[in-house]
Amino acid sequence: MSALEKSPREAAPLITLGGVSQVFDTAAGPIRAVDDIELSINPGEVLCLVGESGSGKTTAARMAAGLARPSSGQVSFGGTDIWSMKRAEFGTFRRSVQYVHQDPYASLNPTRTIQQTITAPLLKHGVVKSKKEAAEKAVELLTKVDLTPAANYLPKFPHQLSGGQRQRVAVARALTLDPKLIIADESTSMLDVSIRISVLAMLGRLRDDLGVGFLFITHDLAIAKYFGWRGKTAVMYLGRIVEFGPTPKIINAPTHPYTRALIDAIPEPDPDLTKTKGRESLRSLEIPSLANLPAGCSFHPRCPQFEDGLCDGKVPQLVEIRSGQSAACHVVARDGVPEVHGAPKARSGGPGA
Ligand SMILES: Nc1ncnc2c1ncn2[C@@H]1O[C@H](COP(=O)(O)OP(=O)(O)OP(=O)(O)O)[C@@H](O)[C@H]1O
Repeated sequence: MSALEKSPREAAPLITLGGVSQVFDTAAGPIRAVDDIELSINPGEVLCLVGESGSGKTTAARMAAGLARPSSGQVSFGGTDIWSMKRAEFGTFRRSVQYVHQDPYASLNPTRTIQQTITAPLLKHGVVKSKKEAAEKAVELLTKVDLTPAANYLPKFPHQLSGGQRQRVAVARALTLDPKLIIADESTSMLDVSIRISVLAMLGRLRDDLGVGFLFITHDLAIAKYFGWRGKTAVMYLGRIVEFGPTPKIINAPTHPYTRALIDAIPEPDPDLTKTKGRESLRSLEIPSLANLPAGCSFHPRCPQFEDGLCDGKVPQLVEIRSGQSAACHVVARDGVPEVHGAPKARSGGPGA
């Protein structure tokens, strides 16, 4: 069984990305923004996708949402390839998977009031039977995202709201069609810290109360820790998944040198994260271009564990390093994790758990 396969007793995945790649033609030549990734999200599960800017998180998420077609590989919803679905089935899939963008200002129609923004999908898809019922449902949804009293917000336009309030409206709109999965793409990264925390807390409540699954995209492992503690985390680097596992293991006992470097880079004095810090310096801070990737492991020019002839040969595949935790690293697969990052530390919960 490969590292990412589920045992038969686990729930059938809601969404699966099977060997999915996305190639873009650019002025510098073709680039593989996402290269052969395997991911699955079970109903009600939180999967955090973490990596630096340009690692392919948004491209992967757009494919998971059916907003972009993979160059190769398969995206399945409930076991069916979404690109072989009939129109009606594809419509059901699109309603079940809602995307919340980083910048709600760009995704909310500036000419529509909040009431129009929320009621339009309700009426269009027949979730409600009348405008009156739609207005009642809009109040209910705004209340769910803590925009209260809702009546104050309904007549407003997006430009009359703060960034945090706009993001809450975007989440309320995502909830209109009772989704099974919300893809939150850096949804809090443009917000001030205190507002970010309150929006994250609201999303956490929805996660717990509604049982909706999340594909949660962030460049910040500290946020993945907060939001996805009871879920899983996949770490991406230059289009590939380099580490995957339960979030507490990724945070407390990272195995891939890149994950450890990400943890080292977190400026916050988080005691859990600090405990895991590797005190290894990268050989280079420069991220290679996707148009001209180094041979073998694309992290090798930066990796403190680089071995000549091993790391610059073949591309490493994800293999299980510890139970449920896999990494794509030749050295770790051969030698295990260096002493300083040894055994997982005992922990029972995280701040977002
Ligand atoms: N439509 C496109 N055409 C050409 N290149 C693209 C396109 N979309 C994304 N890319 C490139 O693909 C790579 C991955 O981009 P992507 O947005 O998926 O990364 P990301 O990890 O989400 O980064 P960020 O956090 O900055 O959005 C980048 O090099 C980006 O420039």
